[in-house]
Amino acid sequence: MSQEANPFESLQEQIDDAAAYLDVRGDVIERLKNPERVLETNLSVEMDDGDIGVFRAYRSQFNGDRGPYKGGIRYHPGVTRDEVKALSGWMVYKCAVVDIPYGGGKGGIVIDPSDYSETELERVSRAFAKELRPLIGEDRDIPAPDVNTGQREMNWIKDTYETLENTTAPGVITGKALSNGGSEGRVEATGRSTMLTAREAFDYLDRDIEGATVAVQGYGNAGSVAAKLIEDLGATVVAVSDSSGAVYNPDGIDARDVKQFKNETGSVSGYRDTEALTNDELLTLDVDLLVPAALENAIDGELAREVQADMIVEAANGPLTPEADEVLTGRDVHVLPDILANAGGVTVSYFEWVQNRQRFYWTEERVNDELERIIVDAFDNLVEAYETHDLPNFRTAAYVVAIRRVVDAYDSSGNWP
Ligand SMILES: NC(=O)C1=CN([C@@H]2O[C@H](COP(=O)(O)OP(=O)(O)OC[C@H]3O[C@@H](n4cnc5c(N)ncnc54)[C@H](OP(=O)(O)O)[C@@H]3O)[C@@H](O)[C@H]2O)C=CC1
Ligand SMILES: O=C(O)CCC(=O)C(=O)O
Repeated sequence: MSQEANPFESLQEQIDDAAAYLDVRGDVIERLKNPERVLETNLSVEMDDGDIGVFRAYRSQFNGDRGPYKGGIRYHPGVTRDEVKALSGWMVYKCAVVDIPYGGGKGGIVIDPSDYSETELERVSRAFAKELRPLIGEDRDIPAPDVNTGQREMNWIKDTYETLENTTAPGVITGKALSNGGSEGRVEATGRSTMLTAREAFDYLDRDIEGATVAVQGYGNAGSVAAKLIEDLGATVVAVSDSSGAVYNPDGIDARDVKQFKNETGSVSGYRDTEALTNDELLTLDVDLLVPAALENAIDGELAREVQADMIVEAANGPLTPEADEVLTGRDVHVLPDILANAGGVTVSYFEWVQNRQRFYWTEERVNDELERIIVDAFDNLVEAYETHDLPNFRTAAYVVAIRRVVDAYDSSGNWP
């Protein structure tokens, strides 16, 4: 196994790769490779047994040239400062690819939520919200869900912020429950843009998604929704996985039923009529479409040499190392990058924020129509850059489009002081 790539260095390499095709000054590119600020804090929280638990937490505000910082909050034992910095940078370029008026931010707490009770998690979330309060706000920085967080955590953070600020400001955070100012379609949005990206890519490459075989690594919010929506297009999901391992059936796995099974049992392992595989075995299956939907660095250079899929659509952030990218580009495996494919989450977060600001709520049909328009337009812009500049792959094309937009915003406002 090669040494694990540092996600922040991967982000910087991706920016450099695209910058080679852009006429942008080196000092400006350097500015776009580093966060504006990072909060690092240690949360002291009373546990159910009366002891104090100490949890390291971060919020990185990477770049605000195009609007308020925006991006999720992750609860995971593997969270590091560099991971959060990378994730916040990916948010900048993601928001630029889909052309929504945000910069990028990201937060994380070093915690395995499965080790704590609901009341402990509430106190941890509220303690983090208190630390975040001076940094966030409807026009400043707007958090959202990510790995191991969802409506419940967003509701707690919103309530803490509003209580301490003595106001109502539902747009301070997105991904809330519908009863708390959330948007229709937000839960499904990340998987929906993954499906739309796959659909557009199959069409562009003259391939048929109907009947295509699909493997999905990670069966949480992003992966399970992507699987069921891709299945609805007529594809066959043959393998899915979570942290317990993978399950495989060449004749197909019912995407909704296996999710139901996971909800009931806690994992996909043991699902009926399947063979158990490791995650690495899933990632190297001979399928038409591979959807990594778990964490960073799922495929490194070594594993990339064994990948048999024709196409990879990244639902996760940063699932391929730069070395994997190089290997897959050389092998003509098409990779549709995270900053397009999973941008549905932040796009519907944007819709949620707009609805919160207007106190006027949309139907699910309107949300999904607007999302489809934005993802299809973004895909078309990416393809145009790919063809016009004869770029090596779709990731570089996405960064070329995105960096240009961020630089345009920076250039037109000027530097201060
Ligand atoms: N939620 C959102 O709106 C967005 C999420 N994303 C990205 O999508 C990815 C997944 O996030 P999300 O679906 O929200 O998170 P969830 O917490 O809902 O799901 C994560 C899934 O990944 C699985 N997993 C974790 N570690 C491994 C591993 N080593 N091997 C295989 N599977 C693993 C988890 O397994 P288990 O169930 O066993 O814990 C779980 O099924 C992340 O990269 C995230 O940043 C991107 C855009 C928006
Ligand atoms: O919905 C959002 O604002 C951000 C979601 C997110 O964290 C991501 O796209 O990685």
